[in-house]
Amino acid sequence: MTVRIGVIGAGWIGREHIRRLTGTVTGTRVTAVTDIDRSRAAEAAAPVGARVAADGAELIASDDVDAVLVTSWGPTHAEHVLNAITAGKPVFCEKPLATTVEDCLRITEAETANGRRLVQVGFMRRYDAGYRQMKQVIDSGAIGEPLVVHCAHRNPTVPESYTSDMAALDTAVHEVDVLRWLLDDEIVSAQVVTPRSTRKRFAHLRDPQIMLFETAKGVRIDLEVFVNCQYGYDIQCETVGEEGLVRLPDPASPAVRTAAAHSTRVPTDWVGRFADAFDTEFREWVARVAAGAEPTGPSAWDGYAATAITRATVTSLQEDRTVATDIRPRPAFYGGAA
Ligand SMILES: NC(=O)c1ccc[n+]([C@@H]2O[C@H](COP(=O)([O-])OP(=O)(O)OC[C@H]3O[C@@H](n4cnc5c(N)ncnc54)[C@H](O)[C@@H]3O)[C@@H](O)[C@H]2O)c1
Ligand SMILES: O[C@H]1[C@H](O)[C@@H](O)[C@H](O)[C@@H](O)[C@H]1O
Repeated sequence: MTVRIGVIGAGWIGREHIRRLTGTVTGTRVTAVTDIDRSRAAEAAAPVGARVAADGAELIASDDVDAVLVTSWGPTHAEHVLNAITAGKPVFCEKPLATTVEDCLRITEAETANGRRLVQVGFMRRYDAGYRQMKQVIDSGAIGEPLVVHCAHRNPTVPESYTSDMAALDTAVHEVDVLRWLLDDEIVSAQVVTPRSTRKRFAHLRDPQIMLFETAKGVRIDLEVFVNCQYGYDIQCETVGEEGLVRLPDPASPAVRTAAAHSTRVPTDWVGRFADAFDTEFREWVARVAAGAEPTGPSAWDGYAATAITRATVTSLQEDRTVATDIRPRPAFYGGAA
């Protein structure tokens, strides 16, 4: 079966994913595209032979769409995801699932009432080969019980529209998800510490920020978010356990020796750094949809937890205190005990 996909949002990542779904992933076709900027939708739709849908609601309801991909701005995600659940169609939503905790809970409640999982959230790091290797090492017990995790999430620059709260909501949200998965643990509190800011930023921005998280099992995580680091797109993660440590491998790149120097390349953006992870993420999602099976990737519950944790992180930045994340107990529908 060819899975016919409708795409809502034809911006940067929407176009990336359309290319991926039509050129890299097999068994799928993009049949409809919509964007509030109609010319953008038309530009993205024409090369792949898709039609331009009037809006998200029309696209979701139409017969030529088996599954929905949401790549519009974060605050619009909840409406499209809820419409897809009502229509009974699988929906892949780029992060964040929704920008408020309340909207995330509306989605988990609607999905639970629907009775089967339809939602997958675009936390692609779970599909990165390096993170998967780290998880195998941790799960094997080779480094003993995890105690401390050191992370860095660096972007070369960000546009003026990027605000201080986005360091948590837009950027650290990736670590929040991947660490919950890596450690099989929940994040119970968040604290932000701000060193002096770089001069190479827009004046309104606090950058870098250091985020400190504690998990239910007592693991401590420190995360440096630095979105104007200048030198490249750099993702670091090291987990220290009772008997050793495991470090996220840097992406493979040739080692060059010239002019008395030894160098390897650092990626410049998320597109290149996580290209393989995005491919794997969509291959696995499309295979599940084609089989009529529930998705196995990050769930609406994971989306809810990530938003609750990053919202607590923003509160810490604003109020200069440690903030409890207050994640609800995981319901049985999402694999919880109760
Ligand atoms: N997984 C990742 O690493 C990753 C990377 C980049 C972006 N993202 C996420 O993807 C989403 C989009 O990011 P982007 O960088 O492509 O942004 P963008 O601004 O380039 O594109 C968003 C597009 O959505 C359109 N849009 C907004 N509201 C809409 C609506 N209601 N219906 C239809 N179209 C609408 C806009 O006109 C725009 O073309 C964000 O949620 C972002 O956090 C994830
Ligand atoms: O939306 C992007 C994307 O999620 C990237 O993976 C992250 O590194 C950026 O900081 C963020 O702005």
